[in-house]
Amino acid sequence: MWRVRFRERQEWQFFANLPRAGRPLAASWWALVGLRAVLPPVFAVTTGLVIGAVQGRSSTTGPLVAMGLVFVALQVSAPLHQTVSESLGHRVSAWLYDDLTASCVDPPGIGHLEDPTLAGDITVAREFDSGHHGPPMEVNLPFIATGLIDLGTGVASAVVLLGYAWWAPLALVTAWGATHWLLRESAVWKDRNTDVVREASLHAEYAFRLAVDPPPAKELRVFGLADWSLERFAQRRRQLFDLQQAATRLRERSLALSVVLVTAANVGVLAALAHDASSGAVPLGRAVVYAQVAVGASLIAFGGLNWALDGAAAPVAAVLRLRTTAREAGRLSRLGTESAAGRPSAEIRFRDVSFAYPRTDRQVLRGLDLTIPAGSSLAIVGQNGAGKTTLAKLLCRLYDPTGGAIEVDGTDLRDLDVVEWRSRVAAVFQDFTRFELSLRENVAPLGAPDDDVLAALAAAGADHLAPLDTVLSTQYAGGLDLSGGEWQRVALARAVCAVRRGAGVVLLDEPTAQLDVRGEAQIFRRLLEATRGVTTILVSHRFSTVRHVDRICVVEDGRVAELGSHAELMSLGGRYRTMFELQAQRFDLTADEEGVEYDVLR
Ligand SMILES: Nc1ncnc2c1ncn2[C@@H]1O[C@H](COP(=O)(O)OP(=O)(O)OP(=O)(O)O)[C@@H](O)[C@H]1O
Repeated sequence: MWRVRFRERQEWQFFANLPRAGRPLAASWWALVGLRAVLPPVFAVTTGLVIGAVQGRSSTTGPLVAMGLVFVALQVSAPLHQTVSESLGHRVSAWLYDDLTASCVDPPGIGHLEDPTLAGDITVAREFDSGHHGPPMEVNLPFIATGLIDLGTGVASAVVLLGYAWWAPLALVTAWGATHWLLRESAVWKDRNTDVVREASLHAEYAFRLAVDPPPAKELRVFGLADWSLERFAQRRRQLFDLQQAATRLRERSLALSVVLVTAANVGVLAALAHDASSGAVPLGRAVVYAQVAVGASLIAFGGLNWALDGAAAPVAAVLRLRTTAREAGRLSRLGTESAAGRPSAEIRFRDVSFAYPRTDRQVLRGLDLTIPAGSSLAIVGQNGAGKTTLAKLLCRLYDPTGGAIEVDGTDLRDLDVVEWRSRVAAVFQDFTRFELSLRENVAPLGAPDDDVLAALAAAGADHLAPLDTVLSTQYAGGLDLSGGEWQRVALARAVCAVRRGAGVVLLDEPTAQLDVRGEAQIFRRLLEATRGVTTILVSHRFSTVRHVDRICVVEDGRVAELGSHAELMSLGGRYRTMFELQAQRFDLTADEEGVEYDVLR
């Protein structure tokens, strides 16, 4: 039982995981801790030997040489250990980053990344590096080393003191050891894992990112938010410090009791030693050694080790904890094994699908039924928040439905191999990713022949943007940034390229929202051509594009309210027609010199 509890302690987890940063380095670090811990009492003993030799008029050469050697070892080992500690700290940070990154990317779902509690946990776990309320790992490890050396020196001194009397080290070790127990709460921030701390960390981190990341830089300046973000960052950090201080404040009673215990033990031992030395019961050389080690035993006291260890061990424990919690929150109900190759060949069917996001009560979808014939195109329209993007996420299996099922050719999507299924799907989400990579990698992140990349760029009207090797970010040498519409074309090219490489389903969530009207009409026509024969699902508020697809589905109250072709829904005279006409009132249909029709504002 106690073993389990001990292993669960964050300090144990910290030390047990140190070798992961590099076995030889961790072993050297421990060896130097041991060496530096015993050197001071050994030095005290050699001092005693020198005094004894002088007093006894025997040769002082041997004791002096020994003393010199110990002194040199003391001097050399300190800077060496500092370097080893820093380097170990860097490596520990590196594996913590690896672990944290793996915890975030390994789960097949995305629930863990959209969960507010876990988002806070991830920020707290990153404390080992961000150091918002404590030093980072490479600074903390030398502190921990010094603390351990002090503790070891204290114990070794107590062992030497056994030569004087058994009760002396017992009294000192008990008194100094009791300070750990009495003052412990002032070092350990027990309630660090609370909502308040999580929230303050999250806000501090966000305010920091607002200040340093390029995307918010425009609004920050235009809306005069620079001072606001700085103040917010400082205020949240202050709040974290205050929370830490309040939780780890020294309590007067514990402090007073520690002082009484320590004073009584030291006075007792030193007075007895002084008496024995003056009476001649203990020779001078030995008395000097015992006095030194009695003082040395004080290094056992509660101190820097406790503070540094808590600061380093808490984020390590948080990172280790996230392995489980993130895996659980990002879990899918099951990982299917059936092949997804060639699917869908007949249809995709949403059968009575319901869905609520984790930790929320609101049913975004409630008993939605929808069949999409393979190879056809379907547009999903509906008001903001109707659940259109959620449908797309479910189809990509980023979440599983909470009720009902999505079937592909009659097989539950949950039974299909998830990785294989995703390789069948190409998606451009509303908030698509702008990879800080080359244009080529943006179009084909996993690689593709240049012919495919160029053809995809041409289909998306993005073949003129830049040479394929250009990095799409001005933060890199020779890099280039694109306009919103140009980025959208690149994202569309990514989907087209995936289709050329074998994807059978294309999901386009507001794919043309940032394109100018002429570009939208042209690109959408080319896109439909490039994805002909592929099941295409388009989410859009732009009815000028929506009307070109085979069928349109209106989602309302978590269900399909209307389904049919543009002509069918117009003659139905329901929701779709109202929405279409509302938008059409504001536009005129125009054709350009190539005969491409597009809307212009009246
Ligand atoms: N990760 C999430 N956690 C909790 N609720 C969410 C999450 N994502 C979306 N929602 C909620 O689910 C509902 C549907 O969102 P969804 O993004 O699917 O709407 P949408 O129809 O695509 O809207 P829009 O037209 O504005 O893009 C909204 O009420 C939204 O607040």
